[in-house]
Amino acid sequence: MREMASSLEPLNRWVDEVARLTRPDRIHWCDGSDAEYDSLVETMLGTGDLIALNPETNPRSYLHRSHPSDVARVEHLTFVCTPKEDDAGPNNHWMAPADAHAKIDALFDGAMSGRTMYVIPYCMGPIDSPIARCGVEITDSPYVVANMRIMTRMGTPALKRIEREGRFVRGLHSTGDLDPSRRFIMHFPDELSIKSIGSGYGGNALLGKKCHALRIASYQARQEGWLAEHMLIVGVENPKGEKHYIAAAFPSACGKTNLAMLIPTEGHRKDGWKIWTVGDDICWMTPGEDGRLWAINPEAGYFGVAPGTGPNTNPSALATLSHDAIFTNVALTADNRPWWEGLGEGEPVTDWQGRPYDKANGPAAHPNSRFTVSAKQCPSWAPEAEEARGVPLSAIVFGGRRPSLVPLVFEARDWAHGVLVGAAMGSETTAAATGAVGVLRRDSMAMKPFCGYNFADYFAHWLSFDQPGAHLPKIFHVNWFRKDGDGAFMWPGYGDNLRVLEWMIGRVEGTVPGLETPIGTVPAAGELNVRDLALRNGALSELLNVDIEGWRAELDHIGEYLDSFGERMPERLKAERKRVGDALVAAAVGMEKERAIG
Ligand SMILES: Nc1nc2c(ncn2[C@@H]2O[C@H](COP(=O)(O)OP(=O)(O)OP(=O)(O)O)[C@@H](O)[C@H]2O)c(=O)[nH]1
Ligand SMILES: O=C([O-])CC(=O)C(=O)O
Ligand SMILES: [Mn+2]
Repeated sequence: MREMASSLEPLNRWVDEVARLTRPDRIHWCDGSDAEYDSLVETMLGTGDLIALNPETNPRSYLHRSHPSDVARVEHLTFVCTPKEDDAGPNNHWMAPADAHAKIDALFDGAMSGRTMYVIPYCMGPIDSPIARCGVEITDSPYVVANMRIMTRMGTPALKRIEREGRFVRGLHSTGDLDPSRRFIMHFPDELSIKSIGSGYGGNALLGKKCHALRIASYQARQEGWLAEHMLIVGVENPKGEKHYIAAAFPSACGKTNLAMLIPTEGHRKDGWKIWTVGDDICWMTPGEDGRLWAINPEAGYFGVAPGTGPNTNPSALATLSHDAIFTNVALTADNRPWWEGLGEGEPVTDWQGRPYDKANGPAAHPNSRFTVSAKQCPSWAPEAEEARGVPLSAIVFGGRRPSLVPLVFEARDWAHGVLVGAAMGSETTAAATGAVGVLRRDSMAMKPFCGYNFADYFAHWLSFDQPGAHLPKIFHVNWFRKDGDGAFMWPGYGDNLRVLEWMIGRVEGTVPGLETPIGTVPAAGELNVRDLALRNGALSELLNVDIEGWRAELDHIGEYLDSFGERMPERLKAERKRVGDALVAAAVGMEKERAIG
């Protein structure tokens, strides 16, 4: 049955074991070649797994429709299976490893009969990077293979590296029967293994992405002294030609892809500002010998949110998508072009489920419809994304969807405060995961669904980077999503976000004094570049205002949240919360006195 095998016996043994359990008709070892990709596409066009798009407007591009019940990550079915429950923490669902294996192996029994089993060796990160890590995903989904080919360095070079190193993450995936009651995503960080069944969708099925590069990698990173984060990496080139690299953690569907590919405002462009895209979703950071944090993007492609991507918001993404792209759950126009809400041209005739479009059925494209495309197709793609040692970070940014209270931008006063700011992050939920949308929840460092261990230990790990000799990035918090009384966004966002990045860079270079407040430093009057910006009267001061009373209540909530992790929560973080809380009380007392005098 074996078409090709590896020189690494443990890999062959595992593949054999999986084949005995899942009983596929055929086994195919993926080499990652163009011919292999073309033949997979051919197969999927035949089975209807892919639909060819208009070759005139979208050459070599395809639409995939997933099962209507299988359109997003499923956090309630995602488990971290550490021997001790406490090690997974209250931030994860936990199952004892033996129980988890028994439960999921029963579902894998015979799951691939009648199907082809694909063995996908892949590398997360530049193939020659010491920071990169490898894995092998076994799957029965050709759609997964095609996506992994775009999203990772997949095939023979990865297999060679795996054979040299002897160590790899084992990911087993089957779409199973797509019944949500038989859907599980299980992680065994101690065993460097992942088992996922019953979903063909994105983060549930492309195991190199969230399962490996975040959940398993974060666990390894803690043991080995680095960080695996849900962050974009963007290079900002100033008019002097100097590049600053910024990593930013925003929760799913909260603007990472858009910030990573930002198109500068007209004024910035004329002044010579440029944006370089290193990564849009995942960032692995390692302290370098120079004390700085060096970052790589472990991925090779983008699996991005389609809705909202238009000529005014993200023309870079549109250019990236103009050829060789896979679209999942978008709508179609009459001339077979992909369509989604916010695209700004064309009209949908067929919705994401393949029905004639009827607005009574809701949006034409699923709100979590996605595109898969090679990173190199992006006009702002940074060649440094291939650098083995990565890029040095000047700043780390946290942010979420906060309709009220949280200012457009503030800076943490030091690393420990920055860790608190990241830990305290809150955001409204989005369509990237199944469940209610628009509910405010804590999503520490945008890692709530992705940290492979107890958040309390994770915060302690973050704090541990603050050591003598370290030159750590400055930490900021942003909020593009403040709303006014009418429910409209107060800040234009997208390209205009460069105004905020410019202020951050001024802070990093020490050229901008800023204004200290109890929650951190905000732009002082006149510091934010608002040239040619049309904002409603008073909006800017509202966006930069620190509402002392509102923040006191927020700090109380943050305190309750930190306490919910019990004994394991580092004292340092609680002390930091108390310091900010006390500063707010002092400010409130000061304001009270001023009122009494005035
Ligand atoms: N109002 C506003 N919306 C934004 C901004 N940036 C992004 N968005 C919208 O937020 C949604 C998701 O943005 P993405 O950049 O794809 O999100 P992401 O963080 O990369 O998401 P994941 O891939 O799920 O991790 C899209 O509909 C965007 O149009 C912004 O600055 N302002
Ligand atoms: O994993 C996915 O399906 C897509 C993604 O980036 C996220 O949800 O954050
Ligand atoms: Mn993501």
